[in-house]
Amino acid sequence: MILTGPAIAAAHAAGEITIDPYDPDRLSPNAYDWRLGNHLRICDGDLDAATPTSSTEISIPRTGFVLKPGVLYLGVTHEKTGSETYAQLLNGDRTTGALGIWVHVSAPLGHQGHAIRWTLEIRASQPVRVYPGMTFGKLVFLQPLGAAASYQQHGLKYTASQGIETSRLYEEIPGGCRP
Ligand SMILES: O=c1ccn([C@H]2C[C@H](O)[C@@H](COP(=O)(O)OP(=O)(O)OP(=O)(O)O)O2)c(=O)[nH]1
Repeated sequence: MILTGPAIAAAHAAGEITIDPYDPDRLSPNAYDWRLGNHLRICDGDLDAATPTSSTEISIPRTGFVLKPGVLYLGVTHEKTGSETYAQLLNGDRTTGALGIWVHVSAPLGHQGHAIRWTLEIRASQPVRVYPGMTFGKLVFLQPLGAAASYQQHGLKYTASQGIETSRLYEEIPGGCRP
């Protein structure tokens, strides 16, 4: 089941949902409108799943930054979000979609027990200027079914994630590079 905007507000007030910073004006009937953070990591070389990704970090100027097609940008949400009670799905929205922006490549799920500023895997269909703090998509909260579970208890790859994180798949690939 998906939480309504009023249910997200009530769960936030009860401490069951973290959205930091929180602005009630960003609630919609079934979602919270999240924003793009201030930094991007530009990954413009070839990538190798068995090797840590090299990237260049930039601050997005107030005047904006033009995303280009064919480049992978790792971004970060302005908000730290999470919940021990609810799972999350982070996506773009109709408005960023109409600008030809993908806010992640194929990774919408936020596990219960994982309160973070999300890493975004951003792509652009054509050159498009983006701005720090702009509304970038919708975050929904889902009522899980089944026994209690938490990302923290499983010690998974991104447990200590504090912001933009490159892929850690190299840790799992035999013979892959380990830093
Ligand atoms: O685009 C995304 C998708 C997910 N996450 C966070 C939230 C989620 O709780 C965590 C793990 O996501 P997922 O399960 O998709 O990652 P994985 O690659 O399977 O790693 P793990 O084995 O640690 O689950 O990473 C992001 O920051 N950005």
